[in-house]
Amino acid sequence: MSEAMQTLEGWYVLNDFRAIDWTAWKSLSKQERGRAEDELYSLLAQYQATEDQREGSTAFYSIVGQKADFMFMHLRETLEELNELETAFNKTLFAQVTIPTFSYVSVVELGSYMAKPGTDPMEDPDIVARLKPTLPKARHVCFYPMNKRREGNDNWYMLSVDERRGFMRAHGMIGRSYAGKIKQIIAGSIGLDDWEWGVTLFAEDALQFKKIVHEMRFDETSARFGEFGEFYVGNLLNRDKMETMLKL
Ligand code: VOV
Repeated sequence: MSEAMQTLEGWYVLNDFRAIDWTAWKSLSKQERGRAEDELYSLLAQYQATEDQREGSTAFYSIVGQKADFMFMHLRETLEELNELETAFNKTLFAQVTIPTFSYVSVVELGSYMAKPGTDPMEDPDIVARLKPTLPKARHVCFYPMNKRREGNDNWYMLSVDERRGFMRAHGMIGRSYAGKIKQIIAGSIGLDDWEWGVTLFAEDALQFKKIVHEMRFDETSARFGEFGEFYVGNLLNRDKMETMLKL
């Protein structure tokens, strides 16, 4: 019989994509640009402090191509905190020269397909670390939303638990062959945003994104059941890199 799988949830996630309005940026005075940058860097310092206190985590990446110029990925305990972060950023002078292009709300999720029976997963420090992770500061990021298909013979939600477990095991095997090359954060978004999951991948070598997504396309789990939204790919940012990017 098909039945819902128990899931474990950790921190809430906001992937916030922005473009820079270069005309607006160039029209600010040197002094205003300095103030805008100071405000931005003080927010970055606050995000770092939250991460150091293990109360959340933030990743900051540029985005290549016209879909956005940069992305914040914030992980926090509550949706209210994510809202506060968003509002605090929106109030800054720097935000006035940015244009929101896309956002995605989800919560870090682990299914119980591979759970060990008879154990309390929340007592397992490895599981808690995966639900409330400090995001990697890898050179590259790749984000995309996805669904599991619900059509005719390819309806994920009509499969039995055993069938789904079989598919996820095969998926996990491919995933594990990328150990050390790709770090994935899978966040559930049913009832939170327009797709069912937000997938964020981190890698030192951006080619590994192409390799893993390509290899998974041939695996039945993704071949039959995977539906994908837009892909965003980019490079690690920090204060120094942002200063270079904003320099006129
Ligand atoms: C480093 C790569 C990597 C690894 C190791 C990995 C492993 C695993 C395991 C073991 C499990 C099952 C956990 C459970 O539920 O017990 C999952 C679960 C999941 N994955 Fe994954 N995945 C990876 C990588 C990885 C990628 C690249 C994608 C995108 C798929 C693609 O085609 O573009 C993905 C998707 C998902 C999703 C949407 C889920 C939830 C499905 C659900 O129905 O719940 N994932 N994933």
